[in-house]
Amino acid sequence: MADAVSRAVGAKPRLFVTFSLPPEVRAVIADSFDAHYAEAPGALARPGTEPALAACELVLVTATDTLDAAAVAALPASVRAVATYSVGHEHIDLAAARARGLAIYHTPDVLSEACAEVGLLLLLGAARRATESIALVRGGGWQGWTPLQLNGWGLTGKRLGVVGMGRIGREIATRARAFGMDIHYYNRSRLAPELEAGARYHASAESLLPVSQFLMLACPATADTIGFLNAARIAQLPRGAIVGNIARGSLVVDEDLVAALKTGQVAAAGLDVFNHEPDIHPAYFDLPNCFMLPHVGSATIETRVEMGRLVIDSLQAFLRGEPRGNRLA
Ligand SMILES: NC(=O)c1ccc[n+]([C@@H]2O[C@H](COP(=O)([O-])OP(=O)(O)OC[C@H]3O[C@@H](n4cnc5c(N)ncnc54)[C@H](O)[C@@H]3O)[C@@H](O)[C@H]2O)c1
Ligand SMILES: O=C(O)[C@H](O)COP(=O)(O)O
Repeated sequence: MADAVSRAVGAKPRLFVTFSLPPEVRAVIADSFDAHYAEAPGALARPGTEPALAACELVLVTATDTLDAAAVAALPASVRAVATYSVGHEHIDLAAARARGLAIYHTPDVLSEACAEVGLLLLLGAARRATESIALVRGGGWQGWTPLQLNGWGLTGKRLGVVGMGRIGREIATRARAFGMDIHYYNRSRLAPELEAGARYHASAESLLPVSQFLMLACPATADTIGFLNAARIAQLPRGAIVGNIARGSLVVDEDLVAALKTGQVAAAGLDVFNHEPDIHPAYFDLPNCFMLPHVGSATIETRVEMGRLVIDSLQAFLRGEPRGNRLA
């Protein structure tokens, strides 16, 4: 374990923050920490950052900061704990962090409901042709109501297949049930009956996909799931399926989804996350049946404040030497 930076008695612990935070969170941070805000993407790797970082024992990052093995190794010896303002942690090499004795925290649970709301927004926006509707109204081309105008597909009575029935997947299932959907899921392992809440478990993606009139991706990006939604799996969906991705862009092979949106194998897609954000695959922009949001799953004021509270609590617990459930390494 690296030595802590020396701290005068009574001095606040020093925290390096790579991004801007809501004012409510900044205020709470100011009560307990002496914070340095870099407020720019890629701050950890930027030349000139080193002196400020080397003065800190705690670091707060987001999912847009890469902490792979090389970046972990490059952290100044002063840094003892990192909290990520995200639940997803594929940007952090946990094994490298453990090997270096670096504590890592993330923000589970507090964002599940906000993300589930966006999950339903993705399904509704795709199924009810929101991209075309918004363009029609805003473009001034709307000529008034007709029976044939922009008819989409209802959620009621349809089967929803959830890939990854974790915290967010279960909140999506709860809301989709309220829309009259029949929930099926594929997960690494079967849930306990009380968590399943009547959803039907499938032991493989190959079993889930053929019944999924709607499909929601809600699992983490891992070596097993990157590229999950490829041409072969899309072909297993019922023709005209509707696909949502609330999880990570890397779960989808963009060229394959674009091809399926063109042929109608996938009738519509709702995407909150993308490969290579913010550089979205250009073909999506030509597809009126693609409903896109700019990674806003957890973007409510309440949730962002709660995420802030959780990272602060976590770092304070670290300093007190207390165990916490949201510690990853
Ligand atoms: N769009 C957004 O703004 C946003 C916000 C928060 C989280 N996310 C993403 O959502 C993901 C899920 O978050 P969560 O809190 O629900 O996580 P979670 O760990 O509670 O749930 C993930 C579920 O996926 C399952 N899973 C993992 N690997 C699998 C595999 N190979 N096959 C099938 N199932 C698998 C796990 O068993 C678990 O039940 C995060 O990892 C993150 O990438 C996106
Ligand atoms: O929406 C968010 O807050 C960002 O994606 C942070 O990462 P997450 O998606 O894992 O929470």
